[in-house]
Amino acid sequence: MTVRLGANRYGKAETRLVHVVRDGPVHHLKDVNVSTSLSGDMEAAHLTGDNSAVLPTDTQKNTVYVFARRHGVGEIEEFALRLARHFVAAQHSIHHARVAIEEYGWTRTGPHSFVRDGGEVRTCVVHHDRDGRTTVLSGLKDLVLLNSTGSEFHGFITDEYTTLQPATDRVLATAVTAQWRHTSADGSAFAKSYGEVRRCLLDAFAQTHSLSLQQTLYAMGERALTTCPEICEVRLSLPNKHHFAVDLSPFGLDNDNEVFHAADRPYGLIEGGVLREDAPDAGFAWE
Ligand SMILES: O=c1[nH]c(=O)c2[nH]c(=O)[nH]c2[nH]1
Repeated sequence: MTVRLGANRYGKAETRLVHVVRDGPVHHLKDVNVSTSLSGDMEAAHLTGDNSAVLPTDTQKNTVYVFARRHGVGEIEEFALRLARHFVAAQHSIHHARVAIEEYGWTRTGPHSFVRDGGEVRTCVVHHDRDGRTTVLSGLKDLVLLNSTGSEFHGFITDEYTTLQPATDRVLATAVTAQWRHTSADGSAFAKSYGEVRRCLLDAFAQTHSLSLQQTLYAMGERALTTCPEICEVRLSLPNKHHFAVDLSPFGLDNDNEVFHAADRPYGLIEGGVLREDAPDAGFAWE
């Protein structure tokens, strides 16, 4: 029997970097988590232990810190592009770089004081290869949203196992994970674009009278794509964070959608993409 090496990549996961920019007495903060992943001529490394093509993951981590010092972080997409392009340009053996970054927000409370923002995290994933192909995904995760009305779910299949009652007024809650693909790696003003797409997701969630979370998902993606011309595809992962009205009749009380049990698990998980009809091929963007 013969075997061969399959797809592989390697890198330093979760380099935590906090960059303080000292602008006189006023400081600025960037708090990020950087994961680099490289691939290329790695046959010998796996087959014979010859490491001559391997840029150590420790070096990848150091590069993250040095680049922050030299160039600053800026928008996470720009930092990821700078790193990815560097790894591919600097090493013959590296054909492809993937750089994923999470950013944790801080709000200023004083010239050099900050309070960490709530759960929401900004994300990006950049790919760059030696043929000059580059893709940029921007995104967010842990954006927790709730509509206390304006949500229904009925008309679904019922079989011998169905106990779910049709709902004409329910709580709809989710923790959004969203990623959107930029048509071009260069075209986007990433900070502005991020703010606009985020606003579209929030507005579409709030303004859609929902007959299902699937319908809300599509509305969110559609709103972002029709508002933001620089992006061509949106993928969403929406857990349905069920809120069950508690039966208070044993206590002689009614409960007209006022008191809920916020269930932890299991949860529905609704996932899907929305893309422009003319979206260019995604290539390796989602890998
Ligand atoms: O919005 C919903 N979509 C479903 O597919 C589903 N299934 C379910 O039990 N509740 C819901 N809610």
